[in-house]
This record gives sequence, structure tokens and C-alpha cells, in this order.
Amino acid sequence: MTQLTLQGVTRRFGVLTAVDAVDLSLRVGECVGLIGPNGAGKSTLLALMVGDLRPTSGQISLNDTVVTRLPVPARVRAGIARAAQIPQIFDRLTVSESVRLPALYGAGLSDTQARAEAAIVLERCGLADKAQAYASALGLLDRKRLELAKALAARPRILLLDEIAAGLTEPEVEEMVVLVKSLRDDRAILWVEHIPMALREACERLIVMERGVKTLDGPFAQVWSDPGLQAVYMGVPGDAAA
Ligand SMILES: Nc1ncnc2c1ncn2[C@@H]1O[C@H](COP(=O)(O)OP(=O)(O)OP(=O)(O)O)[C@@H](O)[C@H]1O
Repeated sequence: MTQLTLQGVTRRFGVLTAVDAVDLSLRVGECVGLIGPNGAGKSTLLALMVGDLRPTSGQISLNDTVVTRLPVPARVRAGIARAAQIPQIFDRLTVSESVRLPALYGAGLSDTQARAEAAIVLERCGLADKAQAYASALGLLDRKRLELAKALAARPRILLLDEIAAGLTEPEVEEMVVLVKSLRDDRAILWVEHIPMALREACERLIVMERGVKTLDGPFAQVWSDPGLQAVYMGVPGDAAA
């Protein structure tokens, strides 16, 4: 079974330790939520997993292969892809072209296969009717969908989602939840989001980070009912939630 493993992963920016000795594993078939206050190190952790950043120390492995020093393209080809917090969109490409590129260079498909893959992924992400539109013409929901579609087109076994529901309306968030739930069978998903209710619907496991440290990791209901977490997220005094 495919598994991403982080061992003692640390990233410093000068004197600031953004990610502090994190141990973590993700297995295909599970959807894991990751929450924590602003600046907790969540995006940095995802950047380390996808290869945007190198750890100061620690090791990242995909199954038995150490990928710690691999650059982003090699990591995408190895099966790790991320939908970024701010959609990385090329305004001059059409929606279809934007998704075909990761199918070609991430999944390694032929041109014909990549066209077919793009059509399937766009259908799945609710963008089929906008395939020929320019990415620049898309609204926020469709930009978020396109960012997810690009990640999916690389056929990742490890899919990292960085705030793909941020800024969306409640019904739009619900659409994203349904979409994410439909993706979990044959990949591992790690979803960073500030909307706990979205994570509760989609994820069976929850990780909490604070100041770079992984403080909680376990079954969603168990972690969610932690008194400290309830105090932060639900305004319940620590002693009342206990
Ligand atoms: N390139 C960088 N250079 C210096 N400091 C950085 C850099 N990237 C992140 N940081 C710092 O590292 C810490 C963690 O940032 P990060 O963006 O990972 O947090 P986060 O949990 O994703 O926050 P948010 O929920 O606000 O997106 C913050 O203090 C941030 O200012």
C-alpha cells in the first residue's frame, strides 16, 4: 500500500521554526484533515511534502524511496501533488490546456491520453462546460476547481489540498466536500482547511498543528472532542469542554 512518511521533519526560516520535528504518515484510502491557527506551519508542511521547500532536517519517504531532496516535478511524477492555497493559474491557457499539462508531464501520458484524461478530470470537477474558456475568465469557485483538477490530472497517490474551500460560500464548500469525498478511494488525501465542519464531513482522521508542532493526530471524533481544541475552535472554556 502506498504510504508517505515524514520522520522528524523540521523547517526553519532564520530563527523561526515553522515546522518542528514532525512525524507523520499518510496511507492510500484515507482522508486526513489538518487544522491549526494562522502561522501554525500547515502550508509549510505541505510545501515540504510536495518539494517546494527542503527541510532543514528530517526525512520524507514515499514507500521505500526517500524523496526529501527531489524537486517538485520529480515528486509529482513519483505521485505527490498539491492543490495550492492560491490557485496557480495560467491566464492565457484554456481550462482544458491547463489540465492537459500535468497529465502530460506529471502523469507521463501521451498527448492523446492526456486529452482524454483532461476531459475525465474536468467532468469530475464540474468544469466540463468551461473546458474551452480561458482560465482568466473563471470565478473563485471555478479557479479552486481548476487548481484541484490540475493536481488530479497528475494522477497522484498522495493528494495535498491547501485551503481549496477558503473564500467559498456555504453551498460551494458543500460541493467541495462532496468532490473530495469522491476522490478518497484510490489515493491518500491531506486537507488543510480553516472550516472544521468541511473536514468533519470528509475526513476520518484529524491532525492539529500549533507553532510548528504536531500536537494531536487521531480519529476525527476523538481529536475534535479534545478540550484544548474545543476551547480554540468552538469558544468552549477548556474546563467546560472536559
Ligand atoms: N518563505 C518564508 N520565509 C520566512 N518565513 C516564512 C516563510 N513561509 C512561512 N513562513 C513563516 O512560517 C510560519 C508558518 O507559516 P505557514 O504559512 O506554514 O502557516 P499556516 O499554518 O499555513 O498559516 P495560515 O493558516 O495562515 O495559512 C509563519 O510564521 C510564517 O510567517
